[in-house]
Amino acid sequence: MTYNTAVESVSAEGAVYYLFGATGDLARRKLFPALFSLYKEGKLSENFAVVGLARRPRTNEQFREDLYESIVEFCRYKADDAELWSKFAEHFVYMSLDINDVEGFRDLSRLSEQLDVKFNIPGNRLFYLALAPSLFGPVSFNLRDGGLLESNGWHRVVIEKPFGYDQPSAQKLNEQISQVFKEEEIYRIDHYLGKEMVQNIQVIRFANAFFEPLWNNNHIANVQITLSETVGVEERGGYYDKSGALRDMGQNHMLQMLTMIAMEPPSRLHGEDIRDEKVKVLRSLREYASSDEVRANVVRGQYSAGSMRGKELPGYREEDSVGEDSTTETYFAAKVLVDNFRWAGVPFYIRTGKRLPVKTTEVVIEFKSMPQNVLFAQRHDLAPNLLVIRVNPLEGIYIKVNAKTPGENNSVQPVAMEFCQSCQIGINTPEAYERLIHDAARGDSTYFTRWDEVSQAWSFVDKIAQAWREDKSDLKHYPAGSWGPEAADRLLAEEGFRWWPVNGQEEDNVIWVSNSGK
Ligand SMILES: NC(=O)C1=CN([C@@H]2O[C@H](COP(=O)(O)OP(=O)(O)OC[C@H]3O[C@@H](n4cnc5c(N)ncnc54)[C@H](OP(=O)(O)O)[C@@H]3O)[C@@H](O)[C@H]2O)C=CC1
Ligand SMILES: O=C1O[C@H](COP(=O)(O)O)[C@@H](O)[C@H](O)[C@H]1O
Repeated sequence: MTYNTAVESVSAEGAVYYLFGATGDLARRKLFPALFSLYKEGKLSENFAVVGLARRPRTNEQFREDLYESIVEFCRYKADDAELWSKFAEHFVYMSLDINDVEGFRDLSRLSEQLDVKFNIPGNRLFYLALAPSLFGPVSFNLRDGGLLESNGWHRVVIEKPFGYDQPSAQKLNEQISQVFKEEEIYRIDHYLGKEMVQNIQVIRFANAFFEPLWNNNHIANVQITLSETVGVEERGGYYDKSGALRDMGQNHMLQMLTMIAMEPPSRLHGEDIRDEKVKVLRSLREYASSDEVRANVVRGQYSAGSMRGKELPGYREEDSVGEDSTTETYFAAKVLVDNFRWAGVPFYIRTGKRLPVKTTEVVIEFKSMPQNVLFAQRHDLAPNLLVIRVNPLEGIYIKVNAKTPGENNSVQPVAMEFCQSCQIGINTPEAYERLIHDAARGDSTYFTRWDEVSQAWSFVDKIAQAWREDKSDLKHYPAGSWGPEAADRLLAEEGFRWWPVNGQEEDNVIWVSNSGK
């Protein structure tokens, strides 16, 4: 099988972008703003067209108004240059289409030929499926049967998550899509892979002589990955109640981040080499062998009524479109082991939840403590060294080291030295969706998930889901605004560890040295 590898040109080749789900939430909040940012930065050539597709009727003018409103509300660039705006907007057209109507796809094919001529596009087609997963198969078949894949250029399909509900359903979905598209034409989105600091993990690891030699079980005590959210399920209760935190965040974003931390250096910085290394990590995850093992290593919770910053909040079961006796988890924490030479015995603690006190994504690497025969260790309880990778909302890294307290003999003081990348004036990092759309348009699938990764991640997660189905008695309730069930603290305490504070909520005695002015 041949795969695409990184393409270095900055501006994407001319193409028609088909935005299925153009009237939906994702398009409004993420995809339209991403396209505008790419245009502003000259990363879309002038030879492009975007066709918005959904069932509800819209004129081109109405569609462009929706586009404008979305950009005003969500884009990191302002749409205040009228001339640039009108040049951008004229590339957008709307067509009302039901995914199940193959005739509509034939009309779409004819429209595409006109757009090719109008914008001088060489037949390249990028299909973005911002749709419910049940439509991924039907849309693929109708793209083929409606003649959309007969043009001369390349054809790529970008598929939103969730890719399946478990391994068998993901497999079935993949078989359907694979009847139409080759693996190298399929771009499965995991938007965390498009985040600046997730991509930076490789650079931090492989470009720094003082990290990589220590990056193993001789020196690392544990790894902690936190993806905490303050929001509840918002308007997505219908979807979320069937999914839960494990499938919504665990199977994809959390395991992908874990692979970036744990993978071996790739032989080349090519997409396939990187994905080969990531899938090896997923294959090395120790699957829980029994329901008892799941209960001992995985904690699940659901938020109940509580408050945050003085605001009263409803419990999960009171949210719209959620069952009143729902047992869906809105939180989970797990101890995960990677059974390979590098990581044997090092626990990876992962946790995610909704309605937690802060919105943050952080990775903490905790290094092993110094040997006890060192002078300072005899007299003081030395804090371990930490490397913290901040993904969101602040982007950057800090290291926590021990230093002598100035002016005092034999007194040790923790010092945190931070490089806050997002605090630097002039740095306005691209949104994840911007990078990923640009990558797909350039044919670079490095930061998209390959089928073997998706399948392997489902196998790991399915073991947990199965144990949870059999016995729901371990579901813990936590008040909205708290850090989740206490059982998650015990997961670490059993091994003498604790969750480190996230999002700068550091202990009082730490001296900060930071470019953020903290
Ligand atoms: N929203 C988010 O933050 C995120 C979403 N995702 C994923 O992205 C996908 C889209 O999510 P989201 O935008 O929130 O969903 P929405 O429910 O907001 O939008 C769904 C879109 O699909 C269209 N649609 C539904 N049925 C049909 C049909 N039969 N034919 C044509 N179009 C149809 C709807 O338009 P109409 O009703 O007019 O037909 C609408 O534009 C999902 O897979 C979701 O899991 C992933 C990560 C985050
Ligand atoms: O994929 C998803 O991610 C979001 C969180 O994304 P972030 O970029 O804001 O951290 C989450 O809210 C949503 O439930 C999930 O589907």
